[in-house]
Amino acid sequence: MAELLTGAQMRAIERAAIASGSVTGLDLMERAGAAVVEAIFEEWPDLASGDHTASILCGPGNNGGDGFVIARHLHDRGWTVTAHLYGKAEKLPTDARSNHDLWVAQGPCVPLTDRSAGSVKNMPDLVVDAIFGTGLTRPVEGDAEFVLGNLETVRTDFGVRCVSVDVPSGICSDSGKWLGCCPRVDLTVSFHSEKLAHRLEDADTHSDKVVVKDIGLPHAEQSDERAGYVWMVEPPAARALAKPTQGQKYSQGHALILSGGPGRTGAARLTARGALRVGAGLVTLGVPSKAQAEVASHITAIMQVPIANAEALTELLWDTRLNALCLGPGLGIGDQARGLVEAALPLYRATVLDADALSMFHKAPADLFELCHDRTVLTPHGGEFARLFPDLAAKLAAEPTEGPAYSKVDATRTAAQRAGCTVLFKGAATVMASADGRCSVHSAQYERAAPWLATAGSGDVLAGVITGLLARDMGPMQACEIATWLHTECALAFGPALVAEDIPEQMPDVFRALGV
Ligand SMILES: NC(=O)C1=CN([C@@H]2O[C@H](COP(=O)(O)OP(=O)(O)OC[C@H]3O[C@@H](n4cnc5c(N)ncnc54)[C@H](OP(=O)(O)O)[C@@H]3O)[C@@H](O)[C@H]2O)[C@@H](O)CC1
Ligand SMILES: [K+]
Repeated sequence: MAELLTGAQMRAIERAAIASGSVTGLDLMERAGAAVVEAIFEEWPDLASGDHTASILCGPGNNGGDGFVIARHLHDRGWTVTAHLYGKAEKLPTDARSNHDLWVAQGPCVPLTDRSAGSVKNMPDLVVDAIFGTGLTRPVEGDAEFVLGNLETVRTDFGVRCVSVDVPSGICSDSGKWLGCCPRVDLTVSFHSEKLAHRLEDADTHSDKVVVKDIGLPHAEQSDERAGYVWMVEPPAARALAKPTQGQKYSQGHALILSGGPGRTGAARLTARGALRVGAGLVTLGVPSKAQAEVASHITAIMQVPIANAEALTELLWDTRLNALCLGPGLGIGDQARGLVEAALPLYRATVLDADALSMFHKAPADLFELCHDRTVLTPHGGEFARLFPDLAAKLAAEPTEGPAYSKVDATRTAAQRAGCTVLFKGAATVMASADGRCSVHSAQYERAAPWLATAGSGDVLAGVITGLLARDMGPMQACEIATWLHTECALAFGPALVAEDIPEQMPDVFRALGV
């Protein structure tokens, strides 16, 4: 999987490469600037020939230094370029200063003002935002805020192409939060690896597209170098999902999904269908007696057993072939439901807790954390997360005043440590973390945006897909990573007008496309 870096991690990689003597900071800046120009021409081939005009907005740090390299390279291609500097040339860091000086020997550099992106009568073909990158430490103000806030108008009303260097300026590279302004550009060109900001929060509303360019820095190979990294969920390998040719149904596990009472069984049935479609050998619904007729009229391959109360559940789980559990969808939040959760967790099965099984602990989340273990997965959406971890949710919702700002990754990692289990925090960017610090992000953004997944029952299916993969003996993090990818992929494969029932039914096509 590819890593998603923080600004500090990126700086550490850069420092290590420079210290090794293999490259200088100036080399890296030259490569970065050249890479942005290359990406611009790849994105808009019509700009690759002919003479065009560009405004390059350069900030007070090395992001601005990249901007001066870009100015020089475009000028060398015959463009008419103006650099606009936010800050004082004397205060630029050494490499940025060198590139500033190279540029002013070739073309104009004027102070950045509110008109820097262009005047109504004099719009350039291209605006490059190189004001702030990974070094943004506080909210953007003044002329920089004004210009950046106006980029959307410059794009949409005047058709000017807008490109950000590394991250759209004003976006905190570690959290994706905006600090003082909310730029919108066509393209962001980043270096070496994506930064967390390219995936967290509403990343795809700030930039329509992100391109990562290699600048010759080494990627971490040793596991100790990779510790602390956040990983981006990628398509699963077919072999992870294939069933052994000699296997029988019991070799693929037996998932038990607990259902709510009459009139509330739909959620658990969706969960069960998700578990079955993803390949659990057997799936059984545990159903209160009064709801059995209702459930029986809806199921075929899925089985059901009566579960009247916690004692009945404990007794049933003497059968150790029932190796993965899911509690929560439609379960209710009363004492009876809570008794089931309290009975299930000490039996140390792989257990997904979703929906009601999370909300029922809102008054005393610590009671839940006491019971959780390393085979437990909590799958909160934003509201459920706030019920279980109100302090973390408040910190996450607070408007940031400095960078790096508190991120969804920070919140999920702390939540996983506190609960002592895997936490999957849902959203367009779903963040999952285990108590030992492993963390990954699944991004349903940009070309994988799946707005139709915001539909009743969609989360129930996701819980079922995770449970099915746990039944198939995957560890909690792998099950979460693969399930989130499959869930989104099913929605994309189905397309518009998706309802929750469609998600599991799309699984065969998605498996086939993966080569399973
Ligand atoms: N790492 C790598 O491998 C490579 C990095 N490269 C490039 O370097 C970029 C990172 O450079 P960087 O560290 O100099 O940070 P950057 O964002 O340019 O600005 C920092 C300056 O802004 C200032 N400042 C901050 N907030 C402010 C505010 N609100 N309003 C006003 N000022 C504010 C801040 O001031 P300070 O906080 O120190 O007071 C400081 O002076 C990276 O994104 C990439 O483009 C490439 O060249 C290739 C290899
Ligand atoms: K930028």
